[in-house]
Amino acid sequence: MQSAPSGAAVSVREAYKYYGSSKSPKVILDRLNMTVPRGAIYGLLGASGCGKTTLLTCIVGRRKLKSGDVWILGGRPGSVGSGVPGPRIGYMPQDIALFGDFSIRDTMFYFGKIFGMSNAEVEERAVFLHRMLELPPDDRLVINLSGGQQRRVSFAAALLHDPELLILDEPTVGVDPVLRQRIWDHLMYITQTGNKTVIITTHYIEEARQAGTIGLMRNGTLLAEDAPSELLVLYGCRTLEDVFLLLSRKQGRNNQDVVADAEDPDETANNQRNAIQQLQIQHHRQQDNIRRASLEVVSHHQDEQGMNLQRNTTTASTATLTNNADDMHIPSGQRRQLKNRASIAGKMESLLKKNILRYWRNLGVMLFILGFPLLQIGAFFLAIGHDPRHLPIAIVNDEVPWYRAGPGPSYTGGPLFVESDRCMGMSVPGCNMTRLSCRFLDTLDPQFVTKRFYSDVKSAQDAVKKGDVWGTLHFGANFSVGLEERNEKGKDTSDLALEMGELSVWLDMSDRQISLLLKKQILDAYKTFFRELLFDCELNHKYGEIPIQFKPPVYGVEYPSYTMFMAPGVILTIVFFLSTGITCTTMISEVHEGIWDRALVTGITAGEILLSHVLTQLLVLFVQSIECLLLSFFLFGMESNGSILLLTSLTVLQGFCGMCFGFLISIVCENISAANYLSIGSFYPMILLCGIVWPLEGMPTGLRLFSLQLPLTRSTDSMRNIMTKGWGIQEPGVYEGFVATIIWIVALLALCVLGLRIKKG
Ligand SMILES: Nc1ncnc2c1ncn2[C@@H]1O[C@H](COP(=O)(O)OP(=O)(O)OP(=O)(O)O)[C@@H](O)[C@H]1O
Repeated sequence: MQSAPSGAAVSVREAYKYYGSSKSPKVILDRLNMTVPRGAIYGLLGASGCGKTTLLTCIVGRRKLKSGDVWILGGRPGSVGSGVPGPRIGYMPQDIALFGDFSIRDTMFYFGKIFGMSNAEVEERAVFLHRMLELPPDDRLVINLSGGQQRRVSFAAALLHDPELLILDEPTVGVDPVLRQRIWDHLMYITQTGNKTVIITTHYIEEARQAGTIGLMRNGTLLAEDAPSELLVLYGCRTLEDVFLLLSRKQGRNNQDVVADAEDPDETANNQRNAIQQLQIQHHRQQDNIRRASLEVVSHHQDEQGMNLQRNTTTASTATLTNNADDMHIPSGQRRQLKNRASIAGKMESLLKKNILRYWRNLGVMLFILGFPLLQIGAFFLAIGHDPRHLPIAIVNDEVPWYRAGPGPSYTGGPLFVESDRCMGMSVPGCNMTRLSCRFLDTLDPQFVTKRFYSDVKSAQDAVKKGDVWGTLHFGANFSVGLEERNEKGKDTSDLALEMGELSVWLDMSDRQISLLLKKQILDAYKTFFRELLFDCELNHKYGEIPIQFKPPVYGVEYPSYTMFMAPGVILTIVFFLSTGITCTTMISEVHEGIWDRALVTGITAGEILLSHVLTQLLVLFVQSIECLLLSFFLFGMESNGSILLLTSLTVLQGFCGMCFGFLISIVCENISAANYLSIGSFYPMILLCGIVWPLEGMPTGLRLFSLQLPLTRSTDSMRNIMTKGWGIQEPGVYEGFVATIIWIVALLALCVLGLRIKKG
């Protein structure tokens, strides 16, 4: 292994990098060598897609070479003590890589705090950069700036901590020529003392003339690397563009001796003379620029210090000005301190502030985070589990004289029912065995069923078939007679009497819930009716009931509601999947916007970024869990016989598990659409398989065993046990939910680490 070359700020040796598989690699860097001298501006030029960004990201340690070496500031990127990534470099990626919801001021403080700068230092540098780069007002949000303005803010963020090495990926795109020149002036100014180095990529080849060294990149290698003046003279070209074209053609022809291959020796000599003249002119212009830049910087500095020196009265020599101007930048001794001051606390402060502001400043996100759980819980409790009301059923009662109401005797068509109850006022109280059908009908709950009276079974059945009513109840003409005989004679009742005393029911069973509820309602009504009749006849009411007695329930209530069966699973699912969605969306957008990469180059570790997200998400989770539980208990009357603390802990733990699932999704999926497919795709199986809508006991054995391993199954059961049975954590039915969730959290985090390693590899 080679050692770090001395004198170079950056050295790249035999860099080889491809994308895609090793079988069909797309080679981007092909044994590339590059040397960036300390104190130089190095202009990296090349056509779009030639691999400049890839090379820069390998230099800052964000991508790994397949083979070859990179040294940066004397160490390898990422090696202990190299300071890279960290405050020694300032990286401006090609993407804007800033938080849209931050103001310009927030952006400066975000980066400043990461680098351990004090508030005063950030303020001072921000004022200077604001002026130099003509930034919009400090309180403007980044998202509302134009592309060029955003690029300038991004540039300012890279300059803020006055790093030793600036790596700038196309900082002048979308910037007007005057400002572009000012940027170059500033770069020339900061590098003139030899303390700072700049690597800059640009599409404007001619602006790169101002660089001390340029590298012309094509097809994964550097065609040439030298001072622009040397290149122009060496290849006898008027412009760098011509040099580039010439070298590209030669590379195409795979010619060994490019210089010797010049077309016409006279023309070459002529061009060389022109090039030298142009370079002399340019040299003078650069000196002027540096002087002007120095003057501006000093003037600004003096303004800041309240020295009231007028720019036009400044007569100090350029050397003096240059020295003074350098005061604007943090001196090297102080810079060493700055490096040391970049603390974990400062980084965490920046990251947490960023995460919270990201939510706080975004009304849509806030509404989603706080409003969506309420909406979901509200929708669930209002829509699910309540008994249907006013179900129409057809009554054909041959025991009561029928006459047609409404249409009159001449009526010939239409539905044969009347709105009024023909039994009204006809049921006889006490121990009286006449018109028992009416007495029975009176016990049907009017909230549950709406009675519609028909003259005959056929028309009632037609109404059922048309979907007008849910079923037909038919009382024969001798219903009461049959029932009386059955009561009196018991086992000696004749078959005819048994048949006469029967109520015939035809139900539309197409809707399971409604038909089962109707059946239950009719049976309950009969029980009530018969119990009251026996009571009135001074007989033991038990005589009329089936000989099974349900004692008070051991757990739960006599008629448990379906809402309460589903509620635990629904609450856990809401918290779990909200957490998954928020986490993976946030992570993927940060990666896509380049924010993650940029943060890593500042020296923040992936662990710190994850920790900041975990802490923020925990806060969100806690709020959402409390919201869901409060609403369920206080507004929708959910009851719990067990510890509320246990319920809250389990809910938060499930949300945490959902967050880990979100992390995994964001690692596995390249974009938000894929992440959405995966999270929605896992939502429905989870709902269906975790015993939330239907007991696991109804599943085939194999599927049940599988379901038991899913993250929401045991925790849903555990929550039910806490709520209905009042069990504590010592009960297996409760602690298993906690243990299973914790196992899932550990497994998901392990998969995240594995996924990250695979991706990095
Ligand atoms: N993650 C990736 N996977 C596959 N191919 C990639 C990836 N990143 C970049 N590339 C490809 O590698 C090539 C070099 O890309 P790179 O961004 O380094 O070029 P560039 O010189 O910076 O281009 P530009 O000047 O347009 O920014 C391009 O063809 C690009 O499509």
